[in-house]
Parts: sequence; C-alpha cells; structure tokens
Amino acid sequence: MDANSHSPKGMPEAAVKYRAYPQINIPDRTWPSKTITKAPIWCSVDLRDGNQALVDPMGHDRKERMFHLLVDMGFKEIEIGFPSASQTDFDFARWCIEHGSVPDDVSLQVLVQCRPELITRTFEALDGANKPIVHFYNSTSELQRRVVFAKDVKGIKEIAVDAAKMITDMAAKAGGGYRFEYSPESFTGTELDVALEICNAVIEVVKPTPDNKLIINLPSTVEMATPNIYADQIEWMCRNLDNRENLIISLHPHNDRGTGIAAAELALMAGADRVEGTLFGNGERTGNVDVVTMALNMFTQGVDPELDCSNIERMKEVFEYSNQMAIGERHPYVGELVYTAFSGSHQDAINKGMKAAKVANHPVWEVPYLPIDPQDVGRTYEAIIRINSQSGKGGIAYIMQQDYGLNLPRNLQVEYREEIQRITDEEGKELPSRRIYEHFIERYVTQSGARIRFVDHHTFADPEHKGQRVVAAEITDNGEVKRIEGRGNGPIDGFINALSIYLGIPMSVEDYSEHSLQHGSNASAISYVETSYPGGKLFGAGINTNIVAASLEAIVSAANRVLDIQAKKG
Ligand SMILES: CC(=O)SCCNC(=O)CCNC(=O)[C@H](O)C(C)(C)COP(=O)(O)OP(=O)(O)OC[C@H]1O[C@@H](n2cnc3c(N)ncnc32)[C@H](O)[C@@H]1OP(=O)(O)O
Ligand SMILES: CC(C)C(=O)C(=O)O
Repeated sequence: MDANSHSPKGMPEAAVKYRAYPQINIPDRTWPSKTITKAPIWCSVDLRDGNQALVDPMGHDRKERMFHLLVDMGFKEIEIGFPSASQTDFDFARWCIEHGSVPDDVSLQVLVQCRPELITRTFEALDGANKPIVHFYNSTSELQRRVVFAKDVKGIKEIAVDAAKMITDMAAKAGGGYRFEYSPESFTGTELDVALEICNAVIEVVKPTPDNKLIINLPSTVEMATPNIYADQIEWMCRNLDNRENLIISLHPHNDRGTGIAAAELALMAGADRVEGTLFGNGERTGNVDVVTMALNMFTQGVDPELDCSNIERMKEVFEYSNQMAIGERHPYVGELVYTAFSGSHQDAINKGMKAAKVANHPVWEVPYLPIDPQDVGRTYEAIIRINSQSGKGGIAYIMQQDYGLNLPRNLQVEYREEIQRITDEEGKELPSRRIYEHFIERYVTQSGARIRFVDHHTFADPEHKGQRVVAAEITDNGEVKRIEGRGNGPIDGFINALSIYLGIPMSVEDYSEHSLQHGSNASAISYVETSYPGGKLFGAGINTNIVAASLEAIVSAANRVLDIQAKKG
C-alpha cells in the first residue's frame, strides 16, 4: 500500500502514512503522583517566538507596548527578540537597554542560532545590558540532522559546542555578567540519549555554577505525542543531565496537538523549573504554550502563579494590538463568552450558587460552572447570564434581580419564562437583558391599551359584618370612570371581590409578595399578586409609591390579563 492509498472514509490510511510516537522507557516514573505547588520561573517569548509567527511582525511601537505589559505582569525574564536576524529586533534590544527603564530584577533574553556572525552581532546588541540571557540553539532532531544539516550526531554536537565556546568566551571578554540558555531545538524529535549527550557537552563548556546556572531549555518545538510522553522525557532528562543542581530546566511547549498546556503542567510535575510561553498562546503554527491559562490554572488550585493577571482586559487589548490578532470567544479565562451561561440548568445553578456564596460569606470560591471568580481577573458579573432559547427561569430571575432589582416570586418566574421562551423561539436569537425587563414592565405593569385602570380607593369598616372592611374604589373601564365596591378582610381581599363582581369573573388572591425598588425614578415598591380565576392562575404586578396602591394595581394587572385570555378565546 502506498502512502496515499485511501481508507473508505476518504483520508489516507493512517497507519501507512503516520507513525506512533515511541513510549519512553521510565517505568519508575514519579511525576504522576506529584502536584504543582509553586509557580515556575516564567519567561515570555511573545516578542520573539510569538513575533516570528506573525503575518506582519511587530515594529517598535507594538513591541514596546507588549514589553511594558510583560514587565507590569511581573515577568522576570523576557525574550525580546532575535537581534541578529533583523534591524528592528537589534534596535529594540538597544532601546530596551538605553531607554527601556528595565527593572533591575528583569533579565532581557535574546535568541541566536549557533552561527558565529550571528553571535557576534548578538553581543553588539546586548552591550551594556544588565545580566542578559544569551539563548543559543541548534536543531538536534533525527529528521533535521538528516534533511536540514546533513550531519551525524557528532557534527550536530560540534555546532552546539562551538557556539557555547564562542559565547562563553565573548561573555568573559565583555567582563562577564551574562547568563546562558541552550536549546536542543526539536527536542521532541530527538532521541533522548542524543539530546542528553549534546546538552551534557554544552554543560561541560559553560560550566554552570550555583551563582550562574545554565538554562537547559527542552522544547516541544513540534508537539508530537500525548502530554505524558513529554513529562516522561523531562523526568528522564532531569535524572540524567550532568550538574543538575546548577541547571535550570526549562520547558518550551508548542501546541500542535492542542495539549500544550497539559504537557507543560505534567512536565512541571516531572521536575522542570521554568516555562517559556506567550500570552494567550500566540506562536508558530498552533502557538506556544499559553502562560496566562497556565498561570490561572495554578491560581484556581490555590497556588500563587506569580504573574499578575488581574487586568485580563488590558492583556487582551495589548495582545490584539501588538499581535494584530483576535482572541477567540471561548479562549480560557479571557474569551468574551467564558463567564457566560446561556443554558437554563447552568443559569439556575449559577444563580443559586451566587446566592449561596453571598449567604455563606466564605472566602473559598464555590459557584457551579464558574471555576474562577470573574472579578479576580478584572471581569464583571454582568455577562454571567445571557438569555436565549436555551435559557430557563433561573437565568431570567437572575437578570431581573441583578440588573433591575426585581425579585420575581418562583411561580411568576415559571410564568414569565414561558413568555420569554416564546419570544426567543420566535426570534431565534439572544434577548438582551433590557428587552426582558421592558417586556415584563409592559406585560405586567404598564399594560398599554389595557381595559381596566386603577385610579383610587378608600376603605372603611363594614357596618353589617364585624371585622370586615368595605373597599370603595375608582377604576376606569376603557377610559370611563367607574366606582366599584367589595367586602373582605382587608383592602386586597375587598378590592378583588369588588373587581370580580364588576367584571363578572370570580377571582381570588393565591399569593402575594412585595419589595421596595431601587430602580426607576419615582417608584418605591413593586407588588406581585398571583390570582386564580376559572381558567387557572396568573400573576399581575403593580409599581407605586404607596404599597397598598401597588397591590391593587397588581390585581388590576392580573384582571386585564384574564380579560385578554378570555378575549382571545372569544
Ligand atoms: C524553532 C524556532 O522557532 S527557532 C527560531 C527561528 N526563528 C527564525 O527563523 C526567525 C529569525 N530568522 C531569520 O531572520 C533568518 O533565518 C536568519 C537571519 C537568522 C538567518 O537567515 P539566512 O542565513 O538568510 O537564512 P536561513 O535562515 O535560511 O539559514 C539557514 C541556514 O542556517 C543553518 N541553521 C539553521 N539554524 C541553525 C542553528 N540553530 N545553528 C546553526 N546553523 C543553523 C541551516 O542549516 C542553514 O544552513 P545552510 O545555509 O548551510 O543551508
Ligand atoms: C528556539 C527554540 C527554543 C524554539 O523556539 C522552539 O523550539 O520552538
């Protein structure tokens, strides 16, 4: 069978065209039982690996804006570019050193290939920098040895060793003060014993010390296997590298299989000390590991991520400006929709969870479907619940409460949900919070075009029945003033009896509640009355500065709705 022979489904035969990644022989692996208990050393590679993958690489302004953000977030190591590759990157390195006000505890890092002319230029770019990191690399993978460099392992090792010698010599001649990082690039395509041999040869040249540790960066340049494999590789390297105590083992995961974050997390458990990545995962192909997601994953496990992500909107804005790329709506922690529930059962659980959290007043965050409090990253609760045809009464109740201060009684939630469901089904799209509120007010309170209006009332003791009150009220019926009268044990009872007699429809009050209102200029209270009538039960609502008037308006509201139903039935 040739590599292009097709399976019945149309794709080539997988087993013919692709090979499974081999297992790592480390049966006594320890990482599966470890947990991440502290933040790694973070290194941002937004300005280099991120930049080299952009359609239009960053000019100075875009780099500078990103650089300030990275410093403000607390990155202590920032790879600012590849100064020997372009004038823009060279000039940016000079700007950082001469005008960048780089804090003393922040190291500038630059990348360079193991090529003498590029190394020389890199040192020119770094002249005067405070403890910069010279990051040199060459590809060590079996494939690149064969097809790119046409060299055997010995030849590839020589490239790395020669560069290490040149770099350490130049640093010594410049009076020291440099730090070094070596990457066996395409590490995940390199046999472990080869990667080890080459790294050990570099370590031998650099001779790291406790005061100047060498960063050995083990990149998943292309993510080729499941995350456990990367963890195995890192644990194996950590065990076998020479002079481990004077090394900082660094990860540089890419995301080709969509598991870059998982790979980085498992590899940290496997003993790595440092992570190189980018904000929200920009970078070659499917991107570098997303350090914001990694950091916030730690945060939600109770671990201080040592990166300040409290203003995620600024991070998003700078990301979009500097990279000229948009962030997806479902992107973890930052996407526009990641704190929003449309579906009814999620909304109900969030609504109840938020209420329970308020009552419990306990510092531990526990709200269903929200793994993080949106406010911790500078987002608000505004968008937590949005309404469409998938939504339920809990969500509608949340919106009415949160946005407009209306506490709909449970049965009214059920009733109003049907109304909203009808609209969302008809329109087939999201119903904004404002419309949900305005529809409620029109349906239950304003009732433009309604037949009956409440005008006024007074009550007095019933001369014929002890303990009873007479309610004498003024209403309008299609604009005509009418006086109605009824008896009951209070104004509500008396008024509904009066209205029942007047309309010839027996009605009674099943449930009543009211609360004060903050929303709206003159309103001070809203009352909800559930009314039963021969066809069933329904609610009315009234808003008035006088609580009794609000209740009587609510009865009129319910009566108008009964009249409507009867009119529709003919
Ligand atoms: C996985 C990564 O992300 S690594 C980072 C990669 N980043 C970039 O490529 C962005 C910046 N790069 C550039 O602007 C350019 O590639 C430059 C300026 C560095 C070099 O440009 P050029 O010399 O014109 O060309 P090019 O990149 O094609 O050079 C490839 C040559 O370098 C060699 N080479 C590639 N990487 C390395 C390395 N790390 N160490 C030593 N030699 C290397 C190749 O084998 C090839 O050699 P050949 O000319 O004998 O065939
Ligand atoms: C230079 C190296 C670290 C790199 O960018 C990669 O392997 O992806």
